[in-house]
Amino acid sequence: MNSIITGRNIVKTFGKGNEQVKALNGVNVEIAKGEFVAVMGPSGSGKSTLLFALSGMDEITGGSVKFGDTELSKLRENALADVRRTKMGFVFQQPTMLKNLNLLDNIILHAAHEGKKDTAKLTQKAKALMKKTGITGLESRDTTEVSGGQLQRAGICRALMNAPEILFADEPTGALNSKSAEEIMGLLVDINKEGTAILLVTHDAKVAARADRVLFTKDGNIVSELPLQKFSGRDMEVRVEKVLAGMAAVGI
Ligand SMILES: Nc1ncnc2c1ncn2[C@@H]1O[C@H](COP(=O)(O)OP(=O)(O)OP(=O)(O)O)[C@@H](O)[C@H]1O
Repeated sequence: MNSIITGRNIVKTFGKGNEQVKALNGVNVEIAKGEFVAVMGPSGSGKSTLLFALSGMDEITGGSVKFGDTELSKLRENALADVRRTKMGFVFQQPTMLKNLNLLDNIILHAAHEGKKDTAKLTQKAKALMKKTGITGLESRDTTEVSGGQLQRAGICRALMNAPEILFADEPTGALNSKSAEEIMGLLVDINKEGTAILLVTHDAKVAARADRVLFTKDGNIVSELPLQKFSGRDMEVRVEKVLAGMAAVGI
């Protein structure tokens, strides 16, 4: 596999002594370049912790996470931040936006902070992304003057400003109604088709069914996986059924 992320024997513990929680308990995982992988599992099974570990957002307690050939734990803080900023994009359930800036400025904010001071170019890029995600015309709106779905589209634009190699998405549709969720998923599928790998945590079978592969977590480990590519020509319903069966098998 031509991997973008390789995790070996990842352990992550929180707390000390009697209070200690082993959130990840020896996880092995590989994500191929351009692959779309969904992660599902019961609440508290380690999904978000895994996403944070694989993206270098959180230090791991043991094991190894490689981005391509680069061992993330060996990088100094600045170098790690550089990898995260230039090669990874992040989308969360609720995009955190600055209230005193309009939507466009929120989208370009991080990129503008990275020394890329060519605001005209950044604005052009942001506008192209806004067009792609269907929020053209909302540039000067306040972040409180748009819908949840529009705000999430802006969050996706922001995550794509540096053309990342992989997008990490933690419950990106969790706060949206089913129509908006489907639209956002359509968008993520398009982004993936253009070559960006995606690692997406979700509780929603319909969302996970759009991935190439679903990983199921339980008690801090990946206990099964469901390849969905072979059903790519089939009805979405068939894929959703497969995901639901996988969920039932791990007790979700
Ligand atoms: N910062 C922390 N401090 C202590 N324990 C934590 C911390 N973050 C997570 N945990 C614990 O680690 C375990 C895994 O948490 P995690 O958030 O990864 O689960 P999850 O599968 O994403 O859950 P959910 O579906 O509810 O979001 C849980 O037992 C959780 O309580």
